[in-house]
Amino acid sequence: MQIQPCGPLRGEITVPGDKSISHRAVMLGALANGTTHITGFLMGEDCLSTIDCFRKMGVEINITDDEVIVEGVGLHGLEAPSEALYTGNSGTTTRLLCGILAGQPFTVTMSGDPSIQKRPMGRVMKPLREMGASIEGKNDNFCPLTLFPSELHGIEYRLPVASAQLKSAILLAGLYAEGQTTVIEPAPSRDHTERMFRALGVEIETNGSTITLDPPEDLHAVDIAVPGDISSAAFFLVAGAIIPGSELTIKNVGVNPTRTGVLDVLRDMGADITESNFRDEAEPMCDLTVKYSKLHGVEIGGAIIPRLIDELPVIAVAAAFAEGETVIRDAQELKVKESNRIAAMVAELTKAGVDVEETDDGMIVHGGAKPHGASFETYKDHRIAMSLAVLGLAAEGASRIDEPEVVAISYPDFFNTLERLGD
Ligand SMILES: O=C(O)C1=C[C@@H](OP(=O)(O)O)[C@@H](O)[C@H](O)C1
Ligand SMILES: C=C(OP(=O)(O)O)C(=O)O
Repeated sequence: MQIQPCGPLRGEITVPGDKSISHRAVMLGALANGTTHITGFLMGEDCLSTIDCFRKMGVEINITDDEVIVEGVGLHGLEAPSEALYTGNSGTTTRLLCGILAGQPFTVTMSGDPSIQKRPMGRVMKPLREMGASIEGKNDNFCPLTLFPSELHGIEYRLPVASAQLKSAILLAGLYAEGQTTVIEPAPSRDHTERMFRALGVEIETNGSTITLDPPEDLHAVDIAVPGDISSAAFFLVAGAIIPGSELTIKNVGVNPTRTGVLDVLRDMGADITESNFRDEAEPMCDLTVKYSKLHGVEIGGAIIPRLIDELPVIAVAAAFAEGETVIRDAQELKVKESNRIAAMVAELTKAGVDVEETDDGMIVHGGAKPHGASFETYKDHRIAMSLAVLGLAAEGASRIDEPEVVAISYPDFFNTLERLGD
């Protein structure tokens, strides 16, 4: 696909529903008693993988024009699937399902695409085994994973990485465990699981970095309105911030504080982003307006990293347009996403003439010289593809993106929205 440099981005857009919340809405809806109506659900491939896995375990899930309707089977109502579960490209589906499957009275195998088969699963296998789960994985760390029936008991577990997927897998297994389950986070990661548990009547307490769950008798279905995904909004926030003359409003974006690191960093870089129409339901949301402004380099590291982990590729693009040096550190987790996102962004930014160095845990971007268009590789990674598209819009001369269809993982309409804005 060709990407041409574009003029100012102006107007109002919406972005698709939050991916993390959409996954959890299907999973908890399936385990609840009663019917869950989900509005704003992300019809991206990852969330469709989650739907597919639950359908294979006997859950009726209907998709209409504006809702996903999940007929809950209750905590103990899942059925043994007649074939292996396929989790596609989705780390969230794979790891959260591990937690749920660990507590089921049947044997089940799960695997995904070539990228998912390279992503570490030992991090969830270890605590689940401590809870009594019986799990086998390729080389004891990778998909395919097979889970065998076992009795679970609660544990107290200190997470070695700030990962919401790991935290959620343990808490989901905790639904099936005897006694309390406690996880201790090294830094706050997205808390959508905890919020949704509370909404469904589960007793779960957060005390600083410690989260404790009491196994419930059952979950009560509630309707779920999914806000727009701030990780998808981030592409337009950066595009608006770096393309001269832009003024763009993104409506109904989820601004859960565990997800808003990208707003903090872009503002630190000098971006003009304002929030309006704020409302707080189970998840807070608002409209975000970004105006072009001159950016400068910043240092990004420490506890903010889990609050912006998926936005770092597009933040690296903002850094290329910012005056001075941007240092990204403590971001080793980027190496085990859909691709090695540090290596991918360093290679592709370099193609665009950006002065960037890879480090052990991030990168250093020496920004300010206008990048030029190039022929970019996406590494079959949706976030890399969209980050490079944003780079292409603001660069000098045309760019090409290979395999642009990978955006369908989290944002099927991304290029249509871009095109509409360009009109
Ligand atoms: O829990 C979630 O929904 C997610 C957690 C993050 O992964 P980690 O838990 O591996 O950091 C994030 O990168 C992913 O896109 C979604
Ligand atoms: C890392 C991501 O997702 P997942 O881990 O669910 O594959 C992502 O969407 O950027």
